[in-house]
Amino acid sequence: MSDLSQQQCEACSWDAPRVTEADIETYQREIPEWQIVERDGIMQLERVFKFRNFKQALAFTNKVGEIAEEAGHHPALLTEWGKVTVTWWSHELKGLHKNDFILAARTDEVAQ
Ligand SMILES: C[C@H](O)[C@H](O)[C@H]1CNC2=NC(N)=NC(=O)C2=N1
Repeated sequence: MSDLSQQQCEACSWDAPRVTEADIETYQREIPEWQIVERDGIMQLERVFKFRNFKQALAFTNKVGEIAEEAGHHPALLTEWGKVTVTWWSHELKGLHKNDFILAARTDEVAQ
């Protein structure tokens, strides 16, 4: 279980601190399978999870939904036959917050 996944999410508002380059370097060591992508100028964390079929992909999707609801912080989820694309970013911040890295680490745990 990673340190990152055990940390508490903070209340995130439009003026919360974005992660720095140094933060990203540190956090990414714990979630090496996640890519940082930029869409419409917004930095996001993304990973594709593979499954044997749609039923397993959907079950995983629901588990991620549960951790999102518990944290009050939600990803974009694309659920397809055999794969789920999970994308985390902070909407109000229009960028990446530490919460996104914490929840990406928790997402890895529910995939196991
Ligand atoms: C009102 C509600 O709590 C807010 O809209 C929350 C919901 N979930 C959220 N999820 C993410 N990823 N970013 C947010 O800014 C966000 N805000």
